[in-house]
Amino acid sequence: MCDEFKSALVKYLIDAKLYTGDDCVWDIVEKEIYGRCLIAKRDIQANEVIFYDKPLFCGPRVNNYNKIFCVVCYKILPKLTLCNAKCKFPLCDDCQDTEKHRVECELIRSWKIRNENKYSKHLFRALTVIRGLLLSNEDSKLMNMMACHENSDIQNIEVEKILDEFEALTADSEEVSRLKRISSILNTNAFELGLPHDSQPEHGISLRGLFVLGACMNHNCIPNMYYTYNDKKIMTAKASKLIRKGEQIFNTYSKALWGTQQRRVHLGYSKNFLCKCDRCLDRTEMGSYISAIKCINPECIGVMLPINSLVITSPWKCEKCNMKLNHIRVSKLTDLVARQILKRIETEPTYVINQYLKEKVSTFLPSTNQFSIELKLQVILKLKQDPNYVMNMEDYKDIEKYCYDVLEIIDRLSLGENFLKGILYHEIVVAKTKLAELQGLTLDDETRNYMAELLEKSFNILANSISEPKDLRQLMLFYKKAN
Ligand SMILES: C[S@@+](CC[C@H](N)C(=O)[O-])C[C@H]1O[C@@H](n2cnc3c(N)ncnc32)[C@H](O)[C@@H]1O
Repeated sequence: MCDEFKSALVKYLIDAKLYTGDDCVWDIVEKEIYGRCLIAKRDIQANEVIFYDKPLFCGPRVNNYNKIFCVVCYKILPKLTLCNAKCKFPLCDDCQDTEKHRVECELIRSWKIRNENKYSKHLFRALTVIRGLLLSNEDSKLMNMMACHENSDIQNIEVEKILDEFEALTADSEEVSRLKRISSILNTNAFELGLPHDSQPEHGISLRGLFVLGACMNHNCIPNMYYTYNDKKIMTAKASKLIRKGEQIFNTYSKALWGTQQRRVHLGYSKNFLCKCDRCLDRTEMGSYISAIKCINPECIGVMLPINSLVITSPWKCEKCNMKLNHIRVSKLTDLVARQILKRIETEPTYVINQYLKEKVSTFLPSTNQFSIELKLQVILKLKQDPNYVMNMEDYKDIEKYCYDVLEIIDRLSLGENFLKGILYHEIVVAKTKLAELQGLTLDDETRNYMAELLEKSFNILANSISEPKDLRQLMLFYKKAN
């Protein structure tokens, strides 16, 4: 099974011109617990490319905060325009009548659409699954060899929800059972593919794509690789640290800066396994204290952690005064904080979020806690995007400090080089440059050298990807010239 899968995958990559066989650094083997695994065929150095991959197909993800975008070019539409041929999908003027859309439009119309002039959120969300029906025989065979958990509760929701939209798509049809299997394959394997929106970066959307080679990587909460995408949706996977010959190449399926309980619940629910990696086993998460909450004893300045991080019902205990807290109270507390913070992120301008972070959050959360980190990232990435707010010196100082705070957590977690670090290195340079400008200072040689180093590190991670900051090369030139 592994050999047949590997041959089909290699052929797919050769056809896509993403594989030549010369110095291929990966292999696929079977291992107990994991199933298929991607392993290193030789030592791979940090930042070295491991592989390139392209999606068999991609399309909208459910979680796009109800943004509506053209289903062909993925541009956000200022106003909703549905397909002229009445398949109910939103299309921009340039993509109406395109060949790319025609095929899926014909398939959808063959199911006899009810309410053909009415936009359907459910149909929009199911488009990615529907695209899986349109693969060539060869690609479809490859997709069907991928891992698939058909027993999870969430697998078929997208498919169930579109059945009412059509007269000729019945629950017991062959097409519906194929759609359900595609939905399960996507849920087990798909990657999130963020697309920054050209003119309005704050409106960037995210897609999901089925990357077959990428999906061979199993999960570890301390991954040893990271990936970026280019504007053709090609994934470049690189090593985040030295990977020794024979070692597994691990991705992370959940957010690296989430705490253990959130990661394990997410993995159990969406990927059908419970992680038991070194980080999950360590209550302090390698000394990062990313899950820690402040001790509820008002007399104490300690932090609380679960007594056994692998047991969801484990009581939590203060590291300093040993006070215990039942897991239900911890869950209620964290849910409340998470909801409040998410609401603020969605509704409030970023400068207000920064005030909240500085004045309030530190009174109830340790600065290492995942929610503090999330808010810091929001400020780092979003404050400059607010058209109605002029940033001042204090803001740039905050951003610089937050970048170092997040970098410290990443280093404590031994994540090595990774995507977020590439972004943070660049943000530090921008903040330091703006601060110097506002203060009318000329930076000394040592600082300039430091800036050049940070930019080079950022470049090694983000160059030629859709996430490469627009001014990265200009800044590199500026700091190089000056040295
Ligand atoms: C994207 S696939 C990874 C490749 C898969 N092993 C295969 O055979 O094709 C994801 C699935 O691999 C398994 N898996 C990945 N990481 C794992 C881990 N750390 N522990 C146990 N199972 C894991 C789970 O079944 C998960 O749903």
